[in-house]
Amino acid sequence: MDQATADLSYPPLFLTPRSHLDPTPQPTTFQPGPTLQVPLLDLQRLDTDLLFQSCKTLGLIRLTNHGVPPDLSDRLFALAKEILSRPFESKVSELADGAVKYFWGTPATLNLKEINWLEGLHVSVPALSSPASEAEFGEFRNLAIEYCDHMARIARTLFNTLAIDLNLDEEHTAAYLSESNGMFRAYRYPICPNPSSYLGMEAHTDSSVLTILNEDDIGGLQVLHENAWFNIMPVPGTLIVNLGDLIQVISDDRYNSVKHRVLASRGAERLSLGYFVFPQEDTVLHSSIYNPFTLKEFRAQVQEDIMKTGTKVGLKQFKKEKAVLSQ
Ligand SMILES: O=C(O)CCC(=O)C(=O)O
Ligand SMILES: [Fe+2]
Repeated sequence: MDQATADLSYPPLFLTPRSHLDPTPQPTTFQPGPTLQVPLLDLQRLDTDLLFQSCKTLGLIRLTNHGVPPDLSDRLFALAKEILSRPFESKVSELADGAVKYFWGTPATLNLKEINWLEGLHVSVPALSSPASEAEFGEFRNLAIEYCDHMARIARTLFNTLAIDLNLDEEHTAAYLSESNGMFRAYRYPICPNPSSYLGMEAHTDSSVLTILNEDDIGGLQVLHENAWFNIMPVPGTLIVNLGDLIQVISDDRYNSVKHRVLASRGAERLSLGYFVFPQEDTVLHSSIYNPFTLKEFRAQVQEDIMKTGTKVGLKQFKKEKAVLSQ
């Protein structure tokens, strides 16, 4: 019996032979591509030219000297792994409607058409901070709050610097990034018996302003750059920051909300932690390329598109007509 078959913590579908899964499988066969060196930035001494340039060309940076205690990351990874290693049925029943929600097969609340070979814990930071969640999640809650405080600090530091390049005034610099509206996820990418037929997470752009990723040493993250997929190799102790759709809007498309995906794990499970930061739900985003919209409207559109098409359509839906016609 192989490891995947033996693991009672896996969603049952992830243990089923491929022939039982999907009557009309998509013939997605991809090979791991070449590797991309992500520009490395020291958060304590930000090279602003490199930062601005990377946001335009790649939409991705790697951070070192970010001030997150290694021990905090380690403990959070270990606890997320422990929780996700519990029996599938208990994850489903015990993490259904509290501040920490279990999901599998699709990243959290999105009902995608294709099975994504992943599972995880989804946490909205405001819910986590409510006193009601205290007793429920104990240690995980405390670690996640501490970790998200660091993520919020990093996001704010970066955004305040980017605001210079984006010519944002003080009011918009404050309003376009709301640290209190963060979202945190711990992902486990289970071993996939047929990794050339599935993705750990399908190709997408993030709906955030900024996303901060922390991964273990397994690898599998890829980004689309100049129409080709590149591997992003894990570098211990660093964080990856990718730009989301909303900063692309704020920047009038000068910045790139980078398309990325995660390969299905072959020999070993992969764990990662993702932190996503947004404006408040009702803050109106202005841009010369997109019609004004709020995060609430953007999310509603994403959900509607997924219902209709099975996948996220994203920013295209908000482009001003003129901009679409002139392309
Ligand atoms: O697990 C990863 O490295 C990427 C996760 C991701 O792209 C996301 O959560 O949007
Ligand atoms: Fe993502």
